[in-house]
Amino acid sequence: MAHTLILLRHGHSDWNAKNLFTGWVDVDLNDQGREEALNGGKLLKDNGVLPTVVHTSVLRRAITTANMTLDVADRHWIPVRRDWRLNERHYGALQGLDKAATREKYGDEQFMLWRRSFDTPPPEIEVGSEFDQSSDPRYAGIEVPRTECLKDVIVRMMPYWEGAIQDDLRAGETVLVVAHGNSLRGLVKHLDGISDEAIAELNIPTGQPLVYELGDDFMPTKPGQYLDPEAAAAAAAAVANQGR
Ligand SMILES: O=C(O)[C@@H](CO)OP(=O)(O)O
Repeated sequence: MAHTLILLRHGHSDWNAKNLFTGWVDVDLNDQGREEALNGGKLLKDNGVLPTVVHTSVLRRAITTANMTLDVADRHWIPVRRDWRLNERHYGALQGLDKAATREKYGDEQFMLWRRSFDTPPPEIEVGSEFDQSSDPRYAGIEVPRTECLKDVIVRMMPYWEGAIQDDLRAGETVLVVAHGNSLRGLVKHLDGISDEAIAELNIPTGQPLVYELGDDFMPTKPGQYLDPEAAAAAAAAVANQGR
């Protein structure tokens, strides 16, 4: 049985526009992000790729993107599941800092290690500091990370992929996952078998649906396809250039 999985990174947020490290800070979409969400819905509708269930993180930018995208695609009525395991990577003490200023202060190499390496986490956030989430009620019962590298994201995301998402795929649902740059990098790394080194080069564009056909082993039977490949490439290049 073939399974259809659609991955979508939320649209631009206020902090993308301000060029700040965001992570688990619950920032809203900006006007550009809302446009991207609507455009994502139009792409789904025009291509007849219609989700029957949606999974999102518990962050507003993903939730709002999912709502707006599904509304345009006339799929506002499908079941919704949310889980913190789809959250953006926790950016540790970098949360709230300006990307360009951070690059200037620590140099190119350290900046890119923190941003894109597989296993170098940023410095830990101080508990109780302005952008720490440890007392946020939505995370009651879990240990909120103080920082995460991509490897850590994959470790906490995989149980959700192998559990709730694969359960829906197995049941024949067309699954839309609306999440974040780095949680989706983790999932695409797994699906595409990208090495720990090569993953540094992968940037996920905002608001561009990426469609996979999966086999019974929940691995792709052919490469994932962006519904608008040209726009996706341009948007991915814009992400890569943040902080310059
Ligand atoms: O700040 C963040 O949380 C992420 C996504 O916006 O940024 P980056 O692309 O630098 O990992």
